[in-house]
Amino acid sequence: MQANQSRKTGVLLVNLGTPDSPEVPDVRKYLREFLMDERVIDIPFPNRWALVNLIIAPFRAPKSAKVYKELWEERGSPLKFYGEDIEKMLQAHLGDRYFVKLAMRYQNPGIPEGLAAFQKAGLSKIVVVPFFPQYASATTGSVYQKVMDVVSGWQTIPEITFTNTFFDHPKFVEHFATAARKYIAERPYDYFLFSYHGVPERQIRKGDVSGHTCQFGACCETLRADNRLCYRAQCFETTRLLARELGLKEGTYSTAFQSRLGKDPWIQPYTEDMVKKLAAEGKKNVLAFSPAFVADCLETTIEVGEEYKEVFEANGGSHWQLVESLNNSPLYVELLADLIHQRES
Ligand SMILES: C=CC1=C(C)c2cc3[nH]c(cc4nc(cc5[nH]c(cc1n2)c(C)c5CCC(=O)O)C(CCC(=O)O)=C4C)c(C)c3C=C
Ligand SMILES: [Fe+2]
Ligand SMILES: [Fe+2]
Repeated sequence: MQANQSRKTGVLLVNLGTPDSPEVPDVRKYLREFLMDERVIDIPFPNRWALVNLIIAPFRAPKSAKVYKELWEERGSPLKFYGEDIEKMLQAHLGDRYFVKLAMRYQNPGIPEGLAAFQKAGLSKIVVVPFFPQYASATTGSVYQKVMDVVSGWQTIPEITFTNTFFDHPKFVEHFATAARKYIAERPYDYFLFSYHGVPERQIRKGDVSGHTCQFGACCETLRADNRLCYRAQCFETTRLLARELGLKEGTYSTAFQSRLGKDPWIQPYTEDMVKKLAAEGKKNVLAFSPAFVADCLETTIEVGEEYKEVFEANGGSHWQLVESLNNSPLYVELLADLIHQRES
């Protein structure tokens, strides 16, 4: 049994994480773990500790818990239950030469448990698959670091490979384009807004490793060798690929960034400003995309699907529709299998 098992490749699928329940103590625990990550709030430890424990966790947790209750379904948090579906579907797709496990960067099930299961099975190869289409230090970078931290304590470290981005994978583009066409067939849209999770500008600046000094402007509008690793440039590229696939005309679509936390500048334009501007310009029907997320979550369903819709309507817009994430689509399973096989060839 052990000999057969050890010939398998472990596949660790990792998403961001979500609270165990929408109750205040669990939401607080999640926010503490998430925001104490130095890749997420990259300020000196004492300042981060004070900000998270004295301000964000006490004051934000009750407000966030209310929103999580709205998001919660019978099966729990969509970010997690869609991950569980994908874990089963990918296991069936890849077959018994692979041992697929889902892990969350924060909360449960954790990365240490997933890796421990592979260690117990004596696996000699592991592929780690972060669920983030674009690379950010706060997401993919943090997953890489956590995996390396865990295995650094092992006597025998197996061969570990990491998949990276998939913002330009044809199946990723195909999913959002196919889902969007369904809505476009139902009514005419006069604008298409692509909203991505933001990050502080300083995190992009610190990540400039290939000679690209991001100016946070038009420099990100084309993807080149020098900016291929820039999160903002990767987001613009996702928009460009989707706009091309859908045949959108210049001037009818744009890229924006949501979820700013704190007062420091985050990458712009900010989605909320963009939504108000579109309404002020007289746009009536907007189709919104959230292509920085693979599963419905607080940031998509609530923030883009409900909060920005309210802002749009309050400022004169008439119809706002969010295009759903990959969730548990078979195409996502095929995409993941492609990423894994690429690492093995
Ligand atoms: C592209 C993915 C993400 C990046 C980059 C990211 C960066 C980032 N996020 C925060 C602060 C918060 N994020 C929150 C929720 C949240 N963030 C992501 C993804 C990215 N975050 C997801 C998928 C989710 C939703 C999880 C869910 O359970 O549905 C929250 C919590 C929101 C709330 O409580 O109201 C915070 C806070 C920072 C500071 C940051 C920095 C780079
Ligand atoms: Fe976030
Ligand atoms: Fe840039």
